[in-house]
Amino acid sequence: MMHKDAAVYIRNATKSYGQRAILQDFSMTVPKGSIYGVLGASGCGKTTLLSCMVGRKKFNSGELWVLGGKPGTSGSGVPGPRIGYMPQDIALVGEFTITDTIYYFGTLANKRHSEIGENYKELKQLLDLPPDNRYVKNCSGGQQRRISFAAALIHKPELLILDEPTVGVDPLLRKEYGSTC
Ligand SMILES: Nc1ncnc2c1ncn2[C@@H]1O[C@H](COP(=O)(O)OP(=O)(O)OP(=O)(O)O)[C@@H](O)[C@H]1O
Repeated sequence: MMHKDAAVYIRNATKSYGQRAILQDFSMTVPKGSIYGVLGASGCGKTTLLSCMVGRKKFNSGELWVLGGKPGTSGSGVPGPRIGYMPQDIALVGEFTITDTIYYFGTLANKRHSEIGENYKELKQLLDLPPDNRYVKNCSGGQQRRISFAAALIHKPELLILDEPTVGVDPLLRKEYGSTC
């Protein structure tokens, strides 16, 4: 598969923190329309890899293409609305209600109010979110993770990247995630 056609295309990537090599000669291809899981021991570099894909970090060397562009370059759309990213650590504002949160992320992704409303309605049901006007800080850990998941999905991104999405989520919803993402 050509680098421009893949959702993610990585060739011979290396990444170090100081002297410490995390990724060495790492290659992978994720075709569009597919579901791809990254498994590995704690600390092996999964989050580092995903951070590079979304343009938060950079490989030291190697080739990286995401949705046909190079993350961080103008016109690539990455980081930006083409991607939905759910970080490992919840990054929500406690003083926002769930509705505030969803509209905040939807607006950041340039979506119209009406479209955010429609998508929110679907996600509320799918993810069994708590009542709209509850503050994020008053939601449980698992509920916050589901809100975070909804925030990553609200703009219907072309590529969805989830870092440990099932932590703190009950087994039933884990199954739902598996069948929907
Ligand atoms: N900014 C940083 N500076 C130095 N070392 C780092 C930095 N970020 C991560 N590391 C180290 O790099 C290694 C890979 O970290 P990373 O978070 O990518 O692993 P992971 O596979 O996602 O782990 P886990 O499954 O435990 O979340 C770890 O040993 C971590 O301590």
